Amino acid sequence: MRIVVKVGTSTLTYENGKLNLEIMEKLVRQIANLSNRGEEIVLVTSGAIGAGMGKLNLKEKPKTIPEKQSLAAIGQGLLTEIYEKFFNEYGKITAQVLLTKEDFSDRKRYLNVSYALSNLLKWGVVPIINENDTVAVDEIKIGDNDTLAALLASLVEADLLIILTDIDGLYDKDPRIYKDVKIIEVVEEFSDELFKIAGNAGTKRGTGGMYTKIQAAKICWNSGVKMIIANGKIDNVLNRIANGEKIGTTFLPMKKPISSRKVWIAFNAKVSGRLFIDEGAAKAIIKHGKSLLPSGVFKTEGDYDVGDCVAVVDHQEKEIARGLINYSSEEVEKIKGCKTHNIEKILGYKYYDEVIHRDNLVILERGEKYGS
Ligand SMILES: Nc1ncnc2c1ncn2[C@@H]1O[C@H](COP(=O)(O)OP(=O)(O)O)[C@@H](O)[C@H]1O
Ligand SMILES: N[C@@H](CCC(=O)OP(=O)(O)O)C(=O)O
Repeated sequence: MRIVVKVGTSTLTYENGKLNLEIMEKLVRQIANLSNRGEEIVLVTSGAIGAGMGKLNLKEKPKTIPEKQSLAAIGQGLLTEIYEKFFNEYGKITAQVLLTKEDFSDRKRYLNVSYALSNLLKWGVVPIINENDTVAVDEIKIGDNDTLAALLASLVEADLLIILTDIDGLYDKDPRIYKDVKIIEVVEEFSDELFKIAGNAGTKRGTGGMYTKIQAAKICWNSGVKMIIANGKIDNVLNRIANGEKIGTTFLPMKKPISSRKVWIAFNAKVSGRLFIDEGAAKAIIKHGKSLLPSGVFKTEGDYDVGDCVAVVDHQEKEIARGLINYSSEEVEKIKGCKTHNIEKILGYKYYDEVIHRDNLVILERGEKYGS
């Protein structure tokens, strides 16, 4: 099995921000053990900013970006050093890989990351991955390691993503607000409704809370990767999950996952603009699997070129699909709402009948609203 394990700051650090060495050592021991028995493990670890805070004895996460960047630079070194020390004790070689959003959105870089990781896994090395927080700001930032871990799980075609956090799994309501909460043991069909029950981070040290874990589940569901959210403090949690024990919340993958190229379009490519489409067009692409024609587009937003990735939104501004577009934003502005046979009359040329061909279109919303 190829398993991506993600460990959050709330699990890795104490409330005072210092690293919880006991937990780190236990997790390393389990990962080394799983690697010894032949599983391929990629570790995605948070905690750089947390460890930086601990080192400087800061009680609160600073608000400014340069301060957070600096803390990540201080903490990442410490984090790597400690992981390496523990993995060395169990005879495992580690490799540090720090990534930004551009390593996923640029197709060449994406493939390069994938080649490097495959090779490290082939050599039996444990890649230890985090976002490169010191350089990743605003547009080039993924922003949370749940999403980063899911993108990686999809990139390395993992069988399983285990997200270790400070709570037993996904509850049907935010447990900090409600008392009568129940744990959800299995999610068989992913639905955007799950976002409604997901609250934000549990501690001042965490980022994104359950919301980003649901985002991760959406990527995994589409990519054919099983995902489990479990409490990192449970004894022997990784070995037990790998042995098939049911712990935490399991998100099963889609039965017919989308191709890796479409996963890249849907979740990795940079979105350069938005196309607003009417209800008829939404139904045609979602229910009938059709390409998107100019007649269904009533508004365009953003500055994009041929081949760029755009978000397709319905009349209620809900994003329902993403795709690689056949015309530039200037051209779409002119041909929106027109019949295919008029494209040439309007532009003086015609590249394609479709604005987005269905082979380059990924449906993200399969709501009942559109009959699917
Ligand atoms: N529906 C929910 N079920 C479980 N936990 C939730 C839910 N909504 C919000 N949370 C919060 O999400 C927190 C976990 O996310 P976070 O603090 O970001 O941890 P990590 O650092 O592990 O990513 C939990 O401690 C919990 O307080
Ligand atoms: N990359 C950041 C962590 C970002 C993050 O998603 O944190 P968490 O919610 O604790 O998994 C760091 O190393 O501090």
